[in-house]
Amino acid sequence: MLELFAGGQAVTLDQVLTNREWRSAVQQQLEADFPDQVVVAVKLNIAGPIKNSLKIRQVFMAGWQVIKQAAVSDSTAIKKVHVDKQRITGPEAFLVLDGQLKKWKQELLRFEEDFALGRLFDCDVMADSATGYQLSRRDLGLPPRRCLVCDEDAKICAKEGRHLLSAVQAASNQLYRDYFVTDLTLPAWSRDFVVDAAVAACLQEVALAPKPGLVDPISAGAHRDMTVMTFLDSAVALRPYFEKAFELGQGFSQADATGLLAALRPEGIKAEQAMYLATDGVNTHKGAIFTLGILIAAYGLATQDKRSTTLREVLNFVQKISANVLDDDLVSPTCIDQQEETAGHYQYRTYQLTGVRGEVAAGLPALAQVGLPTFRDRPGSVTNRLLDTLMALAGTIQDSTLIKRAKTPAIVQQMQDWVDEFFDLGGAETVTGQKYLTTLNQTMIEQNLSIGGAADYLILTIFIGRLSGLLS
Ligand SMILES: CC(C)(COP(=O)(O)OP(=O)(O)OC[C@H]1O[C@@H](n2cnc3c(N)ncnc32)[C@H](O)[C@@H]1O)[C@@H](O)C(=O)NCCC(=O)NCCS
Ligand SMILES: Nc1ncnc2c1ncn2[C@@H]1O[C@H](COP(=O)(O)OP(=O)(O)OP(=O)(O)O)[C@@H](O)[C@H]1O
Repeated sequence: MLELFAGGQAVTLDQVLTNREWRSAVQQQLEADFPDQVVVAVKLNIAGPIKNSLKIRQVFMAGWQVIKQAAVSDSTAIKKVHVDKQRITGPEAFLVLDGQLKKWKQELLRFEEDFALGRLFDCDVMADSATGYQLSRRDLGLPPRRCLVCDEDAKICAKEGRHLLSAVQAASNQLYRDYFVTDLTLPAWSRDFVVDAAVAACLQEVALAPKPGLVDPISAGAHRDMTVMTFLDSAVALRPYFEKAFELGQGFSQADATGLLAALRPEGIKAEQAMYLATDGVNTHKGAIFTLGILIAAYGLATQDKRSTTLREVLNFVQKISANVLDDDLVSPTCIDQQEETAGHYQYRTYQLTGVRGEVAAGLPALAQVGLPTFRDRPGSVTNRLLDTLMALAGTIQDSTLIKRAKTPAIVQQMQDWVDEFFDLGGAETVTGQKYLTTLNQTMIEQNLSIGGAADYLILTIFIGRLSGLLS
């Protein structure tokens, strides 16, 4: 089965008809409650009997975010928001907005035309206005919607049954693949949206439980000096730094991208101080300050033209920005204080491991290769998919926190074995998988082991997940 439809349930004609009545009742109620406003109804055009699935919801949420942000950035008063992602007949959402019918219709038509997945969306805009209840594309001088398969007028293709269902489904699936799989599309978001995503990523990581060895709301893992509260304070304190990282990326104009890291690092050092101030001296987010700061700056750089970018482009920038970091920090460091040698420097000197610096210099490979695909494809609840993602990351990277705690790089193989056992049990969605995580947490507490680097990669995954709409 095509991935877009995997795990979906077929609907009956009756269900489709009943849903039509439901939608019309919701719309009528909204119009009655808000007679002076514009009602926007958003749904998908998905041909065939399967109209909802994990991946169909991903498509919907990616577009829904863009629509919501258009409303927010217009500083329009949003009177009501109603979303129902789980309907068997397909996800649907409604927005009630202040403003002109024509203006909003134009805005949503632009969305349907310009957003990469816009062809899968159907946005109705209604108001009790002088210009009419609903405006059509033709009223606004626009050509008819194009067919997904042949680019002709979609209405005519549908009426005449010109294409096999399988061809229409394959075309929809291809749009999904182009957006989420071949590369990940990242719209050009505002600074506030990006910074919110960064802070939320830090908060969601620490809220996730049960995480082995790490701090979460149930257990402090193998950490004695911090709790979930410490992380909340720290995440909030990092907001000005994330703003700065975005602005530095957006405003950067030198030919040599390494200049961006040179500009970012003093800000990172200030952010570390803000973190220590907020946590009374505890290291909660040192790794994330470094990696997420670089990722945000790279995203800012990639969206300077205010057009959408892709994950590949952003990670290419990460690599370019960090091109000198191994040489400058590890190979021939100019500023190492032997008294206070960090785990990263020690592990390079002793085992030639490049740690977090190696990761950024290589363009954060585990993000595109492991974190995001695992989150995209694993089954179950968001929480369980994030737990699977954390474990997949922990089984992939050379985590300098873990190696420092174990006092040997041999722990990397042990961690991989634990991760394999976890996935053999079926992962976080299974009862045995959940028990495994709790037992592993106990083992890691006893052995004083923590996977701080994997936690940081999870933060990066959530951040990009939010920018792409995979996680929203
Ligand atoms: C580069 C940073 C992260 C400091 O490096 P340090 O050597 O302390 O790193 P260390 O290896 O101990 O790891 C830092 C954190 O990164 C995360 N991490 C560890 N391994 C990984 C990994 N493989 N992938 C991603 N993150 C990881 C963990 O959360 C860890 O706590 C940054 O804090 C920084 O630049 N600080 C300024 C001080 C400095 O190093 N100046 C340059 C001296 S020449
Ligand atoms: N939920 C989490 N729980 C614990 N650590 C996390 C979590 N999320 C991220 N980390 C990362 O783990 C690192 C903390 O690891 P650790 O406590 O071993 O570092 P340290 O303070 O340098 O060392 P130590 O506590 O051994 O003196 C932080 O830099 C942080 O980025």
